[in-house]
Amino acid sequence: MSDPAPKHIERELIPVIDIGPLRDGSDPVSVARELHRASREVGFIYVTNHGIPEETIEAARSTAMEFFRQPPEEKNRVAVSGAHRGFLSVGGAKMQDDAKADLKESFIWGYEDSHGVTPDDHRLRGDNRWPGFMPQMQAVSMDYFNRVHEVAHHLMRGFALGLDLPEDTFLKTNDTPLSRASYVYYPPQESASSGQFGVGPHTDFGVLTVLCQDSVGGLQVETLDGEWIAAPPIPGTLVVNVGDLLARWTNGEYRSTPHRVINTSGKERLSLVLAYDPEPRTMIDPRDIFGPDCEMKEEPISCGDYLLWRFAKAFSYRDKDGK
Ligand SMILES: O=C(O)CCC(=O)C(=O)O
Ligand SMILES: [Fe+2]
Repeated sequence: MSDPAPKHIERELIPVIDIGPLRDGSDPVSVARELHRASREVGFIYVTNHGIPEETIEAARSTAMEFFRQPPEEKNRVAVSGAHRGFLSVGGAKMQDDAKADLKESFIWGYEDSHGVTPDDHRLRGDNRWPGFMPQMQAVSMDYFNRVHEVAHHLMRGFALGLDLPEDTFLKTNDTPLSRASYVYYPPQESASSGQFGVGPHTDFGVLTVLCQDSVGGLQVETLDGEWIAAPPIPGTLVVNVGDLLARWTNGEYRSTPHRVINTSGKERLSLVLAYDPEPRTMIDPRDIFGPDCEMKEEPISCGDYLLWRFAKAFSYRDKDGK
C-alpha cells in the first residue's frame, strides 16, 4: 500500500477558478480555457462564485448531520434500495476488490421533479427514500440538489466551450438526469496505516463530481507523478473533478484523477457530493467531440450501461450483474 500521508500540503497544483464570468455570460470563454487546462492536467479544480447560497449549504449540512445522528435502526428504515437511493451504512462501499471497506456512511438521493416523481427507466434510479421521521429533509435536500446541479450545468457548458464545441454539446440529453447526490459522513480515524480509509483510492465513475467539503480536511488527490497531495478546504469554494465518463467522452484527453479521504483530524467530517450524469440513454461517444474520424480508445457506451457495470463492482449490496 502506498504511504497514506500526503507528501505536501500544496494547493497550487489544484487551480482555483472563478466561474462567475461563465455563469453570468460576461466572459465564458476565458473560464472555459482555464477549465480545459485543469481538466487535462490535475483533473481537480476549486471553483469560486458558484452561486449556491450559504444558507442552502448550511441547511443541507444540518439536515445531513441530524440524519446521521439517528440510531442505526432509524437510518435503516430508509436503507439503500435496489435503485441506489437511501442510507448506505459502513461497509457498503468498497472501492477496490482487495481493499478494506470504507469507513463512511452515506445517504443517497437523486433527481425528482417538482411533484416528487422520479423516472424509473433505469435500474440505478427510482423513488428517493425520504425518512418519515425528518419531514424537512426532502425539501432541503432537493433545494441543494437543484442548486448544485445548476453549477454542474454551467461547468458542462464551460467544458464544451473549452473544447471549441457549441455550449450545449454535453447537455442535449439532460432533462431527467441520472445524477445522484450524497451526504457522506466520515467518523474520525486514528491513522490509515492499516490500509483503512474514509473512502479508499478511487476514480469517480460518472461524468463530473461537484463536492462541497466542510472545514475538516482529509481529501487527497493523486498527481500525474503518482504523489498524493492534500486538497484542503478553501472557504467559499466547491471542488470539481473529472469523472471516468468525461475522460472517456474526451477520448482520454481529460483526466479522471484518483483520490481518497483519510480523516485523522479527530473530528467528524461531512461532505455534500453531487455525481453529475446526463440521462441514462446518453451515448458517451468521443466522435461528438473529435468528429467521425476520431480514433477511439474505447467503444462508445451509454451512460446508463457504464454506470451499472461500475456500480456492480463497487457496492457489496448489489449483485455482480448490477441488480
Ligand atoms: O468526501 C470527499 O471529500 C470525497 C468524496 C468522494 O470522493 C466521493 O464521494 O466520490
Ligand atoms: Fe470520489
